[in-house]
Amino acid sequence: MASPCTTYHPSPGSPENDSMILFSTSTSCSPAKESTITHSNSSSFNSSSPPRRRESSPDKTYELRIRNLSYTISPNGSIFSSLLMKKSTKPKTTILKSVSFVAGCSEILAIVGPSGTGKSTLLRVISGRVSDKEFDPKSVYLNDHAITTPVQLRNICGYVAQEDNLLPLLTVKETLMFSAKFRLRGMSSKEREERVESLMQELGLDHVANNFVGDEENRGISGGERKRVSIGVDMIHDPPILLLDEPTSGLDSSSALQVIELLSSMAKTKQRTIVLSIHQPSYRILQYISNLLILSHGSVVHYGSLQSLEENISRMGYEIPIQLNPLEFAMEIISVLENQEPHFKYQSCSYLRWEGAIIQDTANKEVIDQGKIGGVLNKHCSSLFEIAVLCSRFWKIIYRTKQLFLARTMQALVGGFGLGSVYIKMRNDEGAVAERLGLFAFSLSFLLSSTVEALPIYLQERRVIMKEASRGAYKISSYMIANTIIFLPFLFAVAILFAVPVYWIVGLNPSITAFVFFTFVVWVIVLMASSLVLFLSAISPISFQGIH
Ligand SMILES: Nc1ncnc2c1ncn2[C@@H]1O[C@H](COP(=O)(O)OP(=O)(O)OP(=O)(O)O)[C@@H](O)[C@H]1O
Repeated sequence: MASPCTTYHPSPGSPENDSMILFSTSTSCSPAKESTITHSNSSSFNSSSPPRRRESSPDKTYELRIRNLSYTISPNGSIFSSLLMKKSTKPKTTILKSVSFVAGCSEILAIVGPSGTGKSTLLRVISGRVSDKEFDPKSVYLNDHAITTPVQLRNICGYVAQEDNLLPLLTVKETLMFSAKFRLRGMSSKEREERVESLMQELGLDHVANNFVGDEENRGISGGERKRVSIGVDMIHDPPILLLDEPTSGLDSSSALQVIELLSSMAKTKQRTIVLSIHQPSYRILQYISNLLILSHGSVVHYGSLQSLEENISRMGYEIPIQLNPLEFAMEIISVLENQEPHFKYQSCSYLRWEGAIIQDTANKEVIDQGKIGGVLNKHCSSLFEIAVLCSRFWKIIYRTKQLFLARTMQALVGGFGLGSVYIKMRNDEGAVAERLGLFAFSLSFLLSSTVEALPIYLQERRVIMKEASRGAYKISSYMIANTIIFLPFLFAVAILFAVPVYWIVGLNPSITAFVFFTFVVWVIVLMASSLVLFLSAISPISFQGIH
């Protein structure tokens, strides 16, 4: 077989010179590379041959190629300097330096490296979770089609973040059903139900379908099951590329192995392209990994199979201790080298070949541009649908936190009777003006303070909302409208429960119109306070979530 594996020699002065591979030789291709390239569409590596479509599942298999991807962040200035439009004086930090790799379909590519090396950042960039300004349009290719905007990547890639970000008061099935409602809008409810059932089966979740997801406070499903639900939420629309940030973190070894086995079987049976980051995988987990991308300080030090890593370590004259696997040993070498010489020079070499014109595959371009994944068209769904689904989800959550809402209504009643009895049968002369002002001041502070209790709920939901909104499940405005629709009648009930005892015990103006106006003002105050709490939870830093 003529090897399609070719050596890439960067031209002097080109950014590719920074792409450094520690565990490789300068001229030979690793077996892993060969297999990766053989597996991929060979036309993509040969500019002289005409573009060919894949024979199997042409619209559903994607090869993700990253070419010389660098990512630099500018440090945020203070709020005041942004308000004054002052530029930050702190230097920019380059987190990723000329990272290149290929992730083929039916394979798992694992990104490994010491903590803080840029694994999560790399996944965030290739999943399109960066702004247009931060995205390099010449660094990401899908089946030879250059991706020019992050939104194209968001359409095509499923991204499972490190944190689970699930609503604890929904069951496993409800969580997946809501995700299906947001993301499979072209389907009938029966089709969605079938999709959720088959996904639960695939993820091994059918036995816990009706169990609550839970969290640290309310025990629900196990950590491994929760991780599988997170994967299911982001796989509901069957994306051809799945990116996972540390899917095994916090899991015991058997749950971690189960998750990787599951991903491997998904990659193989559905020809999915899977890229994940992982910390210290065991030997058994490594068996399911097709290729490893080892990063150090944001640069690639190895890209290839475990076998090629082992060979390259031996070639460098090291002997792998019997108790360590090649990856563990490689990590030890990296850490020793990093400590000895922080800017140690890697052997400059990359065996990826990127020469030749980028072949424009018009069929793929259409799929990428329009986000047509698995026949799903998100665009045609109205905001009304989003609002309706969000209302029903809100209602479920409120219903399940009924103790809190019951406490709120009791508080309004007790507050109303309490204040009423303090100011009972108030006089109607000039001398009672100060008393009336006192009553209104107390009422106002009571109504404002009682709403703050909802803050922990909003804070808990915020991560979920931000995640869902960032992947385009719904618009933030739909969330706000749904929230208001559900809260309006509830807050109206609170207003009546407070206004009735206060108004009539105190003996304010006995006309019905005046009473209706008073109730209306109370309702507006609690609404305003509730909106303020929502606003506070939206702008508060994430660390503030520790309050509950
Ligand atoms: N928005 C940001 N502002 C400042 N520094 C950042 C930002 N994003 C990432 N970094 C820095 O970039 C480096 C890489 O971060 P990243 O989270 O990608 O590392 P990681 O390899 O995933 O680490 P870990 O394995 O511990 O999760 C870290 O030093 C981190 O502090």
